[in-house]
Amino acid sequence: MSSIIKASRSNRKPTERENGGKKGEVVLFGTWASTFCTRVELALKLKGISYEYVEEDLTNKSELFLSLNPVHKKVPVLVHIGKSIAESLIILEYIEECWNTTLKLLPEDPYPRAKVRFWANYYDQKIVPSFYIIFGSKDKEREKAIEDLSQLLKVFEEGIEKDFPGQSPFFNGEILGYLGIVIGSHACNYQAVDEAIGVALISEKNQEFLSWVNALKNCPLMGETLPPHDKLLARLSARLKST
Ligand SMILES: N[C@@H](CCC(=O)N[C@@H](CS)C(=O)NCC(=O)O)C(=O)O
Repeated sequence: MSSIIKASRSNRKPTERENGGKKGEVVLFGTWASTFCTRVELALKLKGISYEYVEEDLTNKSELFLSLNPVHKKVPVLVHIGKSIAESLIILEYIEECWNTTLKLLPEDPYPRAKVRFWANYYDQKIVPSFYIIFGSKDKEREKAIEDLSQLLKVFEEGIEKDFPGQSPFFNGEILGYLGIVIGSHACNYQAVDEAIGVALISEKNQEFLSWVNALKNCPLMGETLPPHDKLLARLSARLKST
C-alpha cells in the first residue's frame, strides 16, 4: 500500500488497544468529497482511533480497492487488521462495537438506539436520493424535487420531535453521536450545493432541520472533517457543467 497517505487524525492519543497496536491496522479507503467517507472519519476521530487514509480515484479504481469491495465497488471501505468492511452505516456500527470501551456513538438503551438507527436509515433511503434528484434536474422539475425534499424533511422533523421529545438525538450528551454523524456529514454541505445550483436546497418550511444542521456545523470536529467549501463548490459546479 505504497500510495497510503498518512492522515493524522485524532483529538487525543489512542490507547494501544484502541489503535490495534500496530501502524496500518486501520485503513480507510475513501474519496475527499464523499459524505459517506466523512461519516467514517468522524467516527474514527471521535473514538480516538489512529488510521491511515487512502484516497481512491473513483474514475480509475485500483485492483486492491476492487478486491476489498467487490460487491458495491464503492467507498468508503474500512480495513481493520486486514479485514474489509463496506457501507458507511455498517462501518459506523462496526467501529462502535469494536472500540466499545471509548465514548459511545449510539444511545445505551435499546429503544432510543433502534430509533436512532431508524432515522439514519430513513435519511439514507429517502433524503439522500432526493438530493441527487435535485442536483440532476432543472427548472420546473427541480422546483418539484425541492418541494418533495421539503416534505421528506417535514416527516423527519416531526418524527425526531416525537421520538426524542426535548432532547437532541444528534449528540450523545455534548458529543457528536451516530445520528449527528449521519446527518451532519451530508447536510452540512448544503451551502456549497445551494451556491452550485443557485437555489436554496433546504426550504424555509424546514427551519427546524436547518437549525439542527447549523448546530452540527458549529461542532469543531465537523468543521475540520467536512470537505473544504470552495473545493466542494468547484467540484459540484464542474459536475453540473458536464451534465
Ligand atoms: N450506501 C453507500 C454509498 C457509498 C457511495 O455511494 N459511495 C460513492 C462515493 S460518494 C462511490 O463510491 N461511488 C463510486 C461508484 O458508484 O462507482 C454507503 O453508505 O457507504
